[in-house]
Amino acid sequence: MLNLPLLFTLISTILLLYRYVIYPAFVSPLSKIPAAHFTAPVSSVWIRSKRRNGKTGIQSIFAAHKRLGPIVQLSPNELSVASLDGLRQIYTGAFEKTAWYSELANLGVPNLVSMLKNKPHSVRKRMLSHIYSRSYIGSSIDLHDLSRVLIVERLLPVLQKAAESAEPFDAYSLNQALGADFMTSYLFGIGNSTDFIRNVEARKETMQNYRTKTRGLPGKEKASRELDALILSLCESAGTSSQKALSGASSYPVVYSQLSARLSNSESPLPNHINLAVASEMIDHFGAGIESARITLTYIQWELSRDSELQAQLRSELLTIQPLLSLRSEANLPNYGDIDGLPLLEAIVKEIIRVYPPSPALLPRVTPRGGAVIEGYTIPGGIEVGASAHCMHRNPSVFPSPSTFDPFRWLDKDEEKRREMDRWWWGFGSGARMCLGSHFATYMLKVLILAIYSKFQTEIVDDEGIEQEDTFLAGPKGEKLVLTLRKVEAVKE
Ligand code: HEM
Repeated sequence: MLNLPLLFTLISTILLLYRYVIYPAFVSPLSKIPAAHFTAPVSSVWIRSKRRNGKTGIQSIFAAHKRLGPIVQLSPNELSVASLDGLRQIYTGAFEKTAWYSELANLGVPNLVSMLKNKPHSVRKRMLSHIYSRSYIGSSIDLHDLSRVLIVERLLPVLQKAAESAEPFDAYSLNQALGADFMTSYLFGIGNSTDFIRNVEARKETMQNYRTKTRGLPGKEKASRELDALILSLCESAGTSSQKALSGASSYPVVYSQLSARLSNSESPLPNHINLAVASEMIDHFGAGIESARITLTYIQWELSRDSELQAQLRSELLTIQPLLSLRSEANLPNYGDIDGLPLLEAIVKEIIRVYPPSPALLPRVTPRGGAVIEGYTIPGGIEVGASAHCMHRNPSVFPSPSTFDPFRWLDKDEEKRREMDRWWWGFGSGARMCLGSHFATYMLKVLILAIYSKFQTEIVDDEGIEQEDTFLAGPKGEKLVLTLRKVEAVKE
């Protein structure tokens, strides 16, 4: 006699086996793609184990690419790609961001980085791209003036004191302050900016909150509220005093004014008339400013402090720029066009971001409903795919000895070699979701390197834990870089 329950169990088992093992491992179009781990076609256990405790697993993903080529399967629904074809398909096509990005919204309101859908994103991006464009950054009088105040009136006296006392200081902590002060000055105007370069106690408190929030540590909610309150208060000041003058510098809140004007009449205003969407955006840019300097400037100082010859070569290039920086309060900064045109400086910034990309991990997207073809493989719709700066920047056929910091590779006489490296360099991402602040970050890093290295020599006192963390935003594990400063003989005042 037919045993119905047994038959039912048998059929169900066969169907489940087919659905979850046989189909993904042998039949699905994804089964043709090399698997980073033998379990990857049927389970996400392997990649999840690499991503425990906030890690990104990028080293294991890179190892898989080295073994298996430009496209690898990480789990039944996730692929990693490391090729120019991959970049072209994923980041200039119709692929949207994954739901993970929506966690980056602030105050419960989306901002540019957290928006998932391409349409609303492109409307918002158009509102901001002009004031972050290369030409605007290169010619903005506001940015020039606020940089003069930050460098001549705030930074150089602090550095001068450190050089005179010969006391070791934590460059990592000062760099966070520089990122915050530069960013808030551009967002809200110099008169409304933070002053963490000089006010060490306020810096420590805010950076502690920032660390607690971004690492999801206990007390995260309180830390987030305090950071939000800081930015909301700066929004309020910027809104009420958009033309304050400080030390003769323009105090125009460039980004705040632009976005407020473009978003007026839209979205629900706060009781004090600060638009939530504007505030959400400002909180994100504030964090990006801190990260740029916290990670990139720290690695630049570390590499330069390890190589006194490179430091001297860079200094001779910096000293060709006029006027030379001076501590006198009326001193001016050179034109950015001159600074931007320095080849070794450009090569150092590019090479630091190549070797120590601030966001080295996968930048995930979803294949569109109709699917896609990447590296010759057919990929169905709804699959998570991503490329990473870490893997793109470590292709040895494009970047020989890829882990070595060698700025001179960017000065190679062979133009085709340089072009090929440019195609693989992916520090700021690409396509419509490419970094909004790339020119601002480059500007800030270049003027800060000019300020520091044309006047001072840096030496390492303590660089323990300088290796990059395996986190989405990857700074030095030890969260410090202790240096000493020496004033450079040739430019004593
Ligand atoms: C060295 C410094 C920086 C690096 C290496 C960097 C890198 C990146 C990368 C790789 C992305 C793409 C993320 C993705 O596709 O998932 C991105 C996006 C973004 N970055 Fe940056 N960034 C830097 C500095 C800044 C600064 C200073 C700002 C301040 C405005 C900023 C604002 C943004 C925004 C708003 C986005 C989202 C853009 C969009 O979705 O359209 N970044 N950045």
